[in-house]
Amino acid sequence: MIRVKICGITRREDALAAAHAGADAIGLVFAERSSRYIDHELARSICRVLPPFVTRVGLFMDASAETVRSTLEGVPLDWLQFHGRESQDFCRQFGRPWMKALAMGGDLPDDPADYDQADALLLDAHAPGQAGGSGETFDWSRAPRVARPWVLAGGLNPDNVGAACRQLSPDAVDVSSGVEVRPGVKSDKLIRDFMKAVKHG
Ligand SMILES: O=C(O)c1ccccc1N[C@@H]1O[C@H](COP(=O)(O)O)[C@@H](O)[C@H]1O
Repeated sequence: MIRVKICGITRREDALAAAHAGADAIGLVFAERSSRYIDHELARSICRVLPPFVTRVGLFMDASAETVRSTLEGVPLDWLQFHGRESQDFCRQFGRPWMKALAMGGDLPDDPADYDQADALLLDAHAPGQAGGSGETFDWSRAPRVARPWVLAGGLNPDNVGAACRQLSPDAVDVSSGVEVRPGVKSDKLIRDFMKAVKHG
């Protein structure tokens, strides 16, 4: 079964909608330049309403180690997602499972071999050096074969995720803008449609 993460949650009701629709994980964005950025207090209050066994993923983009550590002290995160130019040594220092987003857009996609200790790799549409969460897809035929569990991201939505799953068989998919009515505000219906499309291909 392909796992699903709904990223960029900024409201408690959206966290509950994701959990009730059967999502395996939610993503909380701690990258200040994102329109989905939330502070520790809001993140804690979102975590508090989640039912047990929904994984809480914290997303960082070129944050300092001190910022990641203080977030871990303040918010009960299960996984870390690094979306910038972090090195493998940086990502592995926090004592949590972690995944690294690899930029598939642009002429020189990131190399999975640089992150051979990652608990998972996430293939996303952004170009190296640019942010994600933009709703853009990448050319799936360019997806590298990776020797780690991996997550497909980038411009997924209820209309294309079934085809993506059939074509690439990822371990998991990650969506943010494809289930939103505007940045940071999710649609209950789009979340449910997305979950159905993953399940039924
Ligand atoms: O969601 C964000 O705001 C974000 C900000 C900075 C880096 C990554 C971000 N989101 C991640 O980007 C991909 C693709 O998102 P989308 O579905 O295309 O909108 C996904 O992994 C998000 O977790």
